[in-house]
Amino acid sequence: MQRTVTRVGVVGWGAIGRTVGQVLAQGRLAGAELTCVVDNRPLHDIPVPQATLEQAIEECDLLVEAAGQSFVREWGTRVLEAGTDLLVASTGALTDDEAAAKLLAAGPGRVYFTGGAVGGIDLLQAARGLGGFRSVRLTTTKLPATLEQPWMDAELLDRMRTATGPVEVMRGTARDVPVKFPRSTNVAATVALAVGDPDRVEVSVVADPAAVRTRHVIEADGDHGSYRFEVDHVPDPGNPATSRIVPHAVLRGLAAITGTAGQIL
Ligand SMILES: NC(=O)C1=CN([C@@H]2O[C@H](COP(=O)(O)OP(=O)(O)OC[C@H]3O[C@@H](n4cnc5c(N)ncnc54)[C@H](O)[C@@H]3O)[C@@H](O)[C@H]2O)C=CC1
Ligand SMILES: O=C([O-])CC(=O)C(=O)O
Repeated sequence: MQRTVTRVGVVGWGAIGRTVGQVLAQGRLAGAELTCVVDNRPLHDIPVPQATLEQAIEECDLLVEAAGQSFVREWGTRVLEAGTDLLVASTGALTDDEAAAKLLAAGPGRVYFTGGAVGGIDLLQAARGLGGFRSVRLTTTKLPATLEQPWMDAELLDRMRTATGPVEVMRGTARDVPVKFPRSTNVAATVALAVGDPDRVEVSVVADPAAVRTRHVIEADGDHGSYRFEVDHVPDPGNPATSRIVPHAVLRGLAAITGTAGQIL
């Protein structure tokens, strides 16, 4: 049987989008080709034309979102209503119940989410079939500079900048935290998507000057079992808020969507 090739547009040519786009442009993912790139700044040296979002929706079967939470909130529904599929990296956009419900109900395009920087999401989601979890905890530890936010007061910024060890900069739930760290804590929202409840996921965000690797620890406990997933990622050199593995998680998802045989679902 002849498989069709999925025409993919990448929205956001940064740490994630650039790697995803280059792999696609080099023909390294059978069943998918890079058609265009959308970014809100002019790009040079890209392997395909830069397009407007309207053009990309017209030309592509699927858009990979690697731009930011605000793109998902503003344009996600529009993409899906035009019949284009959307693979979302900025899962933090989904912590707003109303926005999430709209996105999940929109179509005929289909929305997908990358597991991104965390593993074990498949099992956390599978456990919903057994009644879910009593408790779910996520601890994210990153370099202090990647966690600085405009809302932080001088005292907290000073503690982060002069820290010689770990400093907890926020404790909350997966509903509160991704809004406060829009470029750094999508994993909290991804865990919430998997367990189906952002209020159930307790999140601790830790700044640590020794965290040359970004650490995410998920601990979940239920009647059916206890789970602990821990990852230590090398950050992207150009954007240390994002781990180098993330575009490859996106590509793995794309391979599954485009029907490459042998994918682990
Ligand atoms: N799900 C996960 O585990 C992870 C998700 N992320 C999220 O993925 C997204 C992309 O991450 P990175 O590639 O590291 O970001 P980046 O900052 O390196 O690149 C973002 C790119 O998107 C462009 N952009 C921003 N807003 C745009 C808009 N409205 N329309 C078009 N282009 C726009 C920027 O000009 C930039 O080129 C971020 O929201 C980030 O927080 C990052 C790491 C892990
Ligand atoms: O890349 C990572 O390790 C995680 C990250 O930035 C996020 O959760 O937004």
